[in-house]
Amino acid sequence: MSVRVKICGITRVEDALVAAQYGADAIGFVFWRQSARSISPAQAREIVLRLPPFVNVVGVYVDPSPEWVEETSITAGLSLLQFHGEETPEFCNQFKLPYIKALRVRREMDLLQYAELYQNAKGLLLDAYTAGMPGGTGQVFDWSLIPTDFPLPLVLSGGLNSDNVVNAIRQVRPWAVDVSSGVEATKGIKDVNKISAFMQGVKNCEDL
Ligand SMILES: O=C(O)c1ccccc1NCC(=O)[C@H](O)[C@H](O)COP(=O)(O)O
Repeated sequence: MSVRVKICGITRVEDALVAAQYGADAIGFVFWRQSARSISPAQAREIVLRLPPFVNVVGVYVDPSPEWVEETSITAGLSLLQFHGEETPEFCNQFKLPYIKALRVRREMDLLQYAELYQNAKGLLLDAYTAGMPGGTGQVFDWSLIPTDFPLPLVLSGGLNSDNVVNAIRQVRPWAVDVSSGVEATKGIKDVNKISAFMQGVKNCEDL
């Protein structure tokens, strides 16, 4: 089965079009103002208007206000929400749009307990833990900490790139992979060759 791909931290229309052209299933916009990849709802809308059909558009948040989630989702025309902060299940469940919950994996965490807690999520995104940085760090975590037979669709992220994505898929067998730093020239600016190599790596896993 093919592994889905989300390319996160899109800030430019040309990068969104390259992501779509190489077969990404989703692009992500970071609606967290402290991020170097932050984008305004109006800029995101301009990009979405230029996208071909059948590419999911995901809004990425860190402890947002409900009003910010509503405003960004409507303006940008999002299909999915992705929460990277300390949002509770009750907070995440209040919106009409489905969500995925991002968790920054640490050895002492019981990931199965989190899966139970966020059972209404469309999936859990597992990312690396770096103190004070809620996401997009380019750091890899120890994939052996992920339980086998994970009960929710698992989105693997954290420091993925064209060199490690095949091993990541072989070892973890995720539903999807999520990449930002690994396909960038600089923060927020994607690199077409890195996107192409990453997508090829994922395609090479189709028969695994
Ligand atoms: O990209 C950011 O700056 C960011 C900031 C705060 C929360 C989430 C953020 N990004 C989310 C992602 O890009 C991915 O879901 C994930 O963290 C993978 O990032 P990377 O390790 O850079 O591939």
